[in-house]
Amino acid sequence: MGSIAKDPREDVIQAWYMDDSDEDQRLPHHREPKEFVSLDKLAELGVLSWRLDADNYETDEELKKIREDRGYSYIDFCEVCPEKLPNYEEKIKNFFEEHLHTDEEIRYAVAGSGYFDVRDVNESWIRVWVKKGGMIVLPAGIYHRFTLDSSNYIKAMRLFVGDPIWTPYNRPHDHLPARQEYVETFVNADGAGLAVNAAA
Ligand SMILES: CSCCC(=O)/C(O)=C/O
Ligand SMILES: [Fe+2]
Repeated sequence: MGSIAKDPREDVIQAWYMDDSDEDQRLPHHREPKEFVSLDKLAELGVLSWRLDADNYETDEELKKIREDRGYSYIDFCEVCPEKLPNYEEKIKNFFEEHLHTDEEIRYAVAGSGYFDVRDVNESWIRVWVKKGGMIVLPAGIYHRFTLDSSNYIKAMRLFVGDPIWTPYNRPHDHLPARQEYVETFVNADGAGLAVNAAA
């Protein structure tokens, strides 16, 4: 009897539709019954994902190739915990405000885990749980937010093409070219939904 091979990325990245509860943002917020979202479905929103070897990121040839292919010349690390992140409380609050960036947001969890929430084409929230070894790209112009999960810790590599611009534009910023391009490409376009993850 044949079996369908499991996507190895799903060991470190899972996604699901969120409920509407105002409970603690660090809880999973699954719907009842749970509604999982495949990583291919995420790719249709422009959200790309990889599973990488987080214990060897310094020598990882797969990461090197992704950086070369996509032009990610810049890296640094963002450790989200009170001891390591200056102005922790303010940053945590800001990360969870719905916002967009004019460039990709590229994050690779080298330790810990967290939730990147993204809006789908119908404005519903999809929660993307990124654990150690998971790397995601949020496209420029997608509305999103970030929160720690109940483990309360993530160390993320941040990557960028050239000099980094981290500016968040809190919703609404629909007039920005990056937002308009996102909507044309992934929300309104004929064939929207056909994008595929180059890494898959
Ligand atoms: C885990 S990195 C901190 C979150 C962040 O940088 C961001 O821009 C969230 O949207
Ligand atoms: Fe962001």
